[in-house]
Amino acid sequence: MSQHSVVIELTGTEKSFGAVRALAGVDLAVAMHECVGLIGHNGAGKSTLMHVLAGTLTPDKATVAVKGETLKRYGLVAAHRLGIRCVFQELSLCPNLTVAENARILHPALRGFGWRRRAGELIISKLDEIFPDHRIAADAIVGDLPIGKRQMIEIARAFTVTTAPVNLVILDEPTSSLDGHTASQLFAFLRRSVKAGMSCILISHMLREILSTTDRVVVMRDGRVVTAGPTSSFDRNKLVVAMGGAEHHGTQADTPAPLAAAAAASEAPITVRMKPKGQHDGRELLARAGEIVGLAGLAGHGQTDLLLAVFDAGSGRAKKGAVADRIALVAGDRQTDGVFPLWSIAENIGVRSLARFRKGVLLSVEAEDALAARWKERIKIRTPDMRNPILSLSGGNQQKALFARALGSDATTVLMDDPMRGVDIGTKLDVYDLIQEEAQGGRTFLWYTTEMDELRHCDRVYVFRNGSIVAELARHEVSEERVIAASFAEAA
Ligand SMILES: Nc1ncnc2c1ncn2[C@@H]1O[C@H](COP(=O)(O)OP(=O)(O)OP(=O)(O)O)[C@@H](O)[C@H]1O
Repeated sequence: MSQHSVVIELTGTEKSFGAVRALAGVDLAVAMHECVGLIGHNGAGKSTLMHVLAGTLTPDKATVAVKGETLKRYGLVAAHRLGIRCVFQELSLCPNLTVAENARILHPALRGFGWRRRAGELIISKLDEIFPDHRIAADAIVGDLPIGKRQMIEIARAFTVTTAPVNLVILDEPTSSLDGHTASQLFAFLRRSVKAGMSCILISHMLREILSTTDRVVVMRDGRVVTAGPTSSFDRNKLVVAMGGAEHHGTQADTPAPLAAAAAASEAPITVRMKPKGQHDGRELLARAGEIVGLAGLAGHGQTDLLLAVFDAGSGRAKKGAVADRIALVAGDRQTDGVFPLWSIAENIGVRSLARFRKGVLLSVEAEDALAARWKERIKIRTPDMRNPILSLSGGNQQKALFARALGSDATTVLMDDPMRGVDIGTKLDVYDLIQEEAQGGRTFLWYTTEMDELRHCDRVYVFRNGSIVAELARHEVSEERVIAASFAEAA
């Protein structure tokens, strides 16, 4: 890489959080016209490195150079001046403001008469360019939108230009709440942008995205870069091995797991019976004990609403539908619906099991610690101490804690709302096995996912469109083509 073509270069980057060494001397350079894929296990240090690059975190040690010249000072202002923009995992939009107002936050130049209209035009035209069929209005309140739409706004906003340039865009798990159709629109846009001269860094646990979109891959492990090279020199297996920890699974992420024991058996008792709100024909969703039932279709077409309706029915808050026994939900939007930000990791995991911790009028801290320790081991939560605050965990590790909360509880039905947001591939494979195991033990799973590969782990799949079920596929019928065809077809 010639020094002239380098947008930015970090050398010897170090950062520790207490006893945790998040970055242990990382070098990273990004060239013009380059899309770098950054991968690594949960807690490898990817987001921390990106925060340093974006100027939002001061490293303990690092040298920052631009076009071969070392910068004396580097922070938010310098990053902004260089045209570095970021879309972080935890979305930063203000929920009580409109889409246009959120765009304005990034562009102080939009002031004076008509600023709201101009901000609206700016963000909507970028949304039109990236996601042509977005159906987002400039005056919509962000907090009213589903997480997928919020992610689209956050992405589009990062690419909007008024006075400051955009040269390098960092995208940390940008497709975690996008369906396949919307994700492919984003990648096509990224390729066009890179061709036009922009650079980007893409962090993703979906290795297919890395292999199909990036020019160069950088693999991190335990705070270090362990491998880097042109994307064309890697395949999925090589990436998995470089990340470490998932070798034993080989390539089985794409392979269906065996049928859950009595899952498909039609005589197992029905545990969930629910008609989607928008359903006007006789169809309803049925799930039986031991079954893994998938909910598919484009994001925001009623899958989350259905899960919430089942949750309400199960917790006695609504009478519609029938739900047998105890229910737990793994939220996909951990920021607003999942973690209790002021609590420890152990408390976050234990909150669904408090009844079991009761010791007279008190709660047994030992029982809570024991549950937390069991799940730390089982689902590999990376932390030196489960009594640390939940927000000290990396994004993927926070999501694992939410899994542990549901699976460690006594719930007989587990609802999962696109639950693998930001979870690394090694852990995902472990969780898939865990779900199969639990289903064989009689638990019911309702699993909404935007990842096609995950539908292959389901016994049956319902495809949603416009708030209703438009197709039901048996396990052997599930294929990308059929799901896409049903997602776009009008209800029969
Ligand atoms: N604010 C913080 N306080 C304490 N520890 C932190 C903090 N931020 C990050 N860490 C720790 O630093 C390490 C690296 O975290 P980081 O978020 O960079 O990982 P990551 O590779 O982005 O993971 P993921 O794939 O889960 O997003 C983790 O062990 C994490 O627990």
